[in-house]
Amino acid sequence: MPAKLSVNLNAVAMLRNRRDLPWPSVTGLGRIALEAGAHGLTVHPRPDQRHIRFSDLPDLRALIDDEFPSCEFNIEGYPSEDFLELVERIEPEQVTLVPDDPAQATSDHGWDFEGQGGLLEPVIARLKKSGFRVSLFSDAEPGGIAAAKALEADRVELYTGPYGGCYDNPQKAAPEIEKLGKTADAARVAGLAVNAGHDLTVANLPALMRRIPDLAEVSIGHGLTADALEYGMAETVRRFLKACGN
Ligand SMILES: CC(=O)[C@@H](O)[C@H](O)COP(=O)(O)O
Ligand SMILES: NCC(=O)COP(=O)(O)O
Repeated sequence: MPAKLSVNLNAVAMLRNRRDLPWPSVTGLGRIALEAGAHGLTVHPRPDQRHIRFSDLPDLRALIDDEFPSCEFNIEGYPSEDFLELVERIEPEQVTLVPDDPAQATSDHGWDFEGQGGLLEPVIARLKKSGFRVSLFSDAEPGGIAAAKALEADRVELYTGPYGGCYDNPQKAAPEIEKLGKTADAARVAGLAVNAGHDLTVANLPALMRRIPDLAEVSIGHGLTADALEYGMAETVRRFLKACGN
């Protein structure tokens, strides 16, 4: 079963921000990705706006609404009041909550679903009242899934960084794939759909897809943008669509 591909535009925005110039266009590259068959776009507007700027979001929302109405917008971030008000203004199809400290270089861990349940429960209720699908960033830990389900999330997004970084070393990759697979198995039993993301590439996706054949969605940015510099965005999206079973 193919996984949907959501193209993360963070790295495109990082390149755009190097100069006070409007290129590369975040919306323009998003359009090329959707024209090539991507199922959606993902952004992670961090508090310091190091890459995606809050001002990018209305343009990306309008791109999907006006030109690709069957595609989805996924906004990731830590559920601060500012973030929640931003997503309530933009109204994405999916919100992916990530436990990132503003000072983090990147996302590098999932939620402590039990220890942070008091923070997450009212946030999830607020987001679902607005009609958003809620996904929670999750480590490859099957034991946390019951608590994630109890919080009434719709999905978990498996943090695939530890796997992505060692996929070319079979001894290291095999146990990481199995931890991801067992967590996905637990999520399936609990009735949670499973997304995945972080450091995924054309090379490491196939083994993940074989272990988790019902993966609902992968959101990919860094590796996809690196390939787009070599193959162009349209051809790169087609390569990643094939790698996740489309
Ligand atoms: C949640 C996750 O793993 C990534 O989507 C994250 O958005 C990457 O953030 P940076 O692009 O800022 O590294
Ligand atoms: N949720 C993962 C994502 O959106 C992109 O992660 P990466 O491919 O930039 O590592």
